[in-house]
Amino acid sequence: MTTPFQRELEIALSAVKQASQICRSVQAAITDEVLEKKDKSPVTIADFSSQAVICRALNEAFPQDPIIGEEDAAELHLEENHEFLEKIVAELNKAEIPETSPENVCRWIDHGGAKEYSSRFWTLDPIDGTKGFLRKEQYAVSLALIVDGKIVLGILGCPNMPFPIDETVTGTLYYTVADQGAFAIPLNQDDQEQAAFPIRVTTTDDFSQSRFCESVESGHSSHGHSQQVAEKLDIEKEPRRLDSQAKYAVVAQGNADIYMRLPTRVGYREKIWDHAAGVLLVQEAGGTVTDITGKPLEFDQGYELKNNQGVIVTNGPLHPELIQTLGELAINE
Ligand SMILES: Nc1ncnc2c1ncn2[C@@H]1O[C@H](COP(=O)(O)O)[C@@H](OP(=O)(O)O)[C@H]1O
Ligand SMILES: [Mg+2]
Ligand SMILES: [Mg+2]
Ligand SMILES: [Mg+2]
Repeated sequence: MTTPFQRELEIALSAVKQASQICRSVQAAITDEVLEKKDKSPVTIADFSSQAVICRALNEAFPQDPIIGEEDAAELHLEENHEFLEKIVAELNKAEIPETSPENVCRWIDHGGAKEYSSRFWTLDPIDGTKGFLRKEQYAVSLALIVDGKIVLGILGCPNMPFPIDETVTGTLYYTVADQGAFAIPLNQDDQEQAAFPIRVTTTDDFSQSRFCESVESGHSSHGHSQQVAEKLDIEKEPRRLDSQAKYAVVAQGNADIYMRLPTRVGYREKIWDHAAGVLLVQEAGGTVTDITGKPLEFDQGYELKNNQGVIVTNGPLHPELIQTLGELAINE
């Protein structure tokens, strides 16, 4: 008997795994190979390689499915970036990706260029936490499938995350399918099915015993506001700061109880690829995710969470009081 989305899961897991391994190999060799995007944020050979590999695999298996991905190949067509493109091609050749050529690489990347909502689509962040990647800290390859506005499948490839039950193993692949639970497998394990380890959030309802995590980058989430919340709720433990959706994984596997993402400026809208896979992972591990006002995140609004502000993730029991406190401190205005 086949379970729902089994084929999607197999294809997506193998694509994310391959992309994560390419990212690892680029990270091991990284020097100063960074392009600056229009919004001044960085993008690397690994971001583009990861998007190319995953879009190629999805396009082959599910040609009808649009992909809302973070990157596009516009910059790569510029003559001044010719060498940069050649380096991406070289990475894909090294990984033995068939039919690799500069034209195909750009085509695959641009296959992830959908922007609009549709009844079935994938969303991809080829490297979430590019700044963490550049610091050789945490980052995640993030892929999710959304059907009728609901996240039904999510995968996070976290090449620098210790495996939850064996910290000597570095590199964890997290996956979840709606109503089927949340799991971790070692990124290097070949027999993924056998090694699947179910993950679960904590059960504490005591803020004084709880730990929260947040972005390393204070430009992505307000450290000042989270400090205020922590003081008001008597959270004593130091926050754990890490980049990327690895924060969702940390809550999902019970290493922290809360993840706060508090807006740093009016008008910024969270991008769906920064959250979709992480949200389902935490929900399937028993936790709760809303925006800072307590509203569910809406994944049927195109590439942004247009109707939401910030994100709050908890183990569940801590959620209502945390949302209430954000309101009392007027952080949600
Ligand atoms: N002002 C802002 N507020 C919230 N998120 C922001 C932001 N500016 C950029 N980001 C997003 O923050 C993501 C990283 O999150 P984190 O700080 O949790 O690691 C970035 O993803 P990329 O690294 O994929 O570009 C980017 O999309
Ligand atoms: Mg980026
Ligand atoms: Mg991102
Ligand atoms: Mg990214």
